[in-house]
Amino acid sequence: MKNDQKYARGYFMPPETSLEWTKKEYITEPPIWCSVDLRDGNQALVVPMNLEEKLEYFQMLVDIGFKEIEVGFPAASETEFTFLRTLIEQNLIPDDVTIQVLTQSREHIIRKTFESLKGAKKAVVHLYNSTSVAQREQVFRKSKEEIIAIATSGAELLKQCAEETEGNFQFQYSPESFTGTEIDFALDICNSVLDVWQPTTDNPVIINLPATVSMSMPHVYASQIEYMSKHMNYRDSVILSLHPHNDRGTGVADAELAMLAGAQRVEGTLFGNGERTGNVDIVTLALNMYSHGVDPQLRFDNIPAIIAVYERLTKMKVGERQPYGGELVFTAFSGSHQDAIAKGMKWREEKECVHWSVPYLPIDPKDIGREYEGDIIRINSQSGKGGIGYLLQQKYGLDLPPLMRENFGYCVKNVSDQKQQELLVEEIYDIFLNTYVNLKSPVEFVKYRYTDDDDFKTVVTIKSDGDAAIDISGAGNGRLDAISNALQAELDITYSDLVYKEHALERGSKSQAVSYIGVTAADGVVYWGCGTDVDIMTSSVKALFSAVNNLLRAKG
Ligand SMILES: CC(=O)SCCNC(=O)CCNC(=O)[C@H](O)C(C)(C)COP(=O)(O)OP(=O)(O)OC[C@H]1O[C@@H](n2cnc3c(N)ncnc32)[C@H](O)[C@@H]1OP(=O)(O)O
Ligand SMILES: CC(C)C(=O)C(=O)O
Repeated sequence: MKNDQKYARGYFMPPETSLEWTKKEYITEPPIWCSVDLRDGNQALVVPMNLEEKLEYFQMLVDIGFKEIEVGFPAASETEFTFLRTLIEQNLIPDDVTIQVLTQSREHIIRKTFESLKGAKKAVVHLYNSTSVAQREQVFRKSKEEIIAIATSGAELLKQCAEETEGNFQFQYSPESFTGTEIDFALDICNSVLDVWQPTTDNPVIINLPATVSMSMPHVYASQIEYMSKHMNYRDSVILSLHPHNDRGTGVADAELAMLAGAQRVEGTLFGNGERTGNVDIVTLALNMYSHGVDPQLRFDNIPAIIAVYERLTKMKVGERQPYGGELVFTAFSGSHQDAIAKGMKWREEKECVHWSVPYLPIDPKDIGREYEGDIIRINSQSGKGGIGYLLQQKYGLDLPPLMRENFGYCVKNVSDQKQQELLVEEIYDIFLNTYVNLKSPVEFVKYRYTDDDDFKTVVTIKSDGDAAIDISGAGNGRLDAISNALQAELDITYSDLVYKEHALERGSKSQAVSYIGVTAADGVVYWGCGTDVDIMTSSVKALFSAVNNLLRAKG
């Protein structure tokens, strides 16, 4: 693919950069957030939202905590206009929320916009015109002076309309396509608009510098913001705003670096909906801050509920790998990740850690409404003993000895590999039951008793497949050892190294004992069994029979 003739960089690096902001380590306080879901997000939908959908979406944005919400482009359509009228006439805008409306710099559009705002207590009126080289040459076919005149004439009209309309209006100007605009021209046009509006610290103006199309690496955009911030007139009376898009996949990085470089406000959307590859994703920005211990002042504590409303109203999908929101972003399938997460969770519990530091999980999934169970560890053929053991422990209270976990890990992996499928925790539990628990074939345990006055001599009743029950007896240095010896003699097998572990299991109304036993056959292979019973001794006998049955099955 030969592209050196076809493509050239279309952005403009500022003539000077201090890059001072690179020394700042993280963003210490949240910006002013402005949701543009109902405008930029909505204008990118295959079917834009209807009135009811917009009202519901607006309420969700309010609930999340947005204090500035661009509610639309009221001159664009009847739905947009009616939506705004409904918000105003039905008094649906909370006192601490400011609505924002977008308008081109065209007289009839500006007038219609103010008409739509009648009765609003306050609003941001957002004026834009395109300023990039490409737009000036190809779309508007106008000189720089003529482009400035479009902006300033619109700015004048905004001022006039605001004076004629009751309400408290703040002005915002965007040099649309800023990232393809020569930086000093962008500065000129912003300063010209500011000269018209004459902002003061009590009545500041928002200057919004959009990456309408992102064209450069993030440090270039941030340098452009730094330059504009340093050289803009009325700087103390200007709220410097960002509006990144995601064409290069760097919307979040653009916004974060540009905030370090001096921006005070960010426009974006939930999950990055918006034109082409979308606007910057505010969920990611906010939760990135959250993960650094900074309160983003937006509430995302029930992300699944937000996603459900978002998907229903926009008909868009939140991708499985979408940062924070995606269904799989807290899920580990791979064995070593699962092992580390399981150990990290245990460490956290044991040490009563204040700071979150569980490997592979940038934040606690619970903080945004995700569950540990079913969300963070899921099992397929890439999984290992750590994760599988963790799930059995979390869901069923089974705490397997480490070597048995390993044995079971391979067993589960093989099933998943053969089925080419993920296994649910319930399926894993079934495999566990079928592989180890209270196995009755080829030899079934019926009952045991120890001979009078001698704990070390035991008679055990067993039943082999299809045969009548028989009593066998053995001696040892305890009841289990005695039974084990009786079994080995009767079945003509030998094994050594009895690995034993037991614990109580609270499930249902009755407390059960669980025992795990591993026996090492002559060839060194360890066979495992598990027994459950209300009586602890019986549970260990059943575990022994299960292990022996596994040995017998393996030997045919
Ligand atoms: C980057 C962004 O997201 S910007 C926001 C974009 N959003 C939208 O456009 C959605 C809503 N827009 C609409 O519904 C329609 O475009 C309307 C109702 C606003 C205007 O409709 P129309 O006038 O019928 O059509 P259209 O938008 O194509 O108008 C283009 C004309 O406006 C001019 N124009 C476009 N933007 C601007 C602007 N910001 N300021 C001044 N003039 C502008 C164009 O140069 C063109 O002029 P021409 O008629 O001399 O060729
Ligand atoms: C109107 C402006 C801010 C815009 O949406 C963009 O440049 O992407």
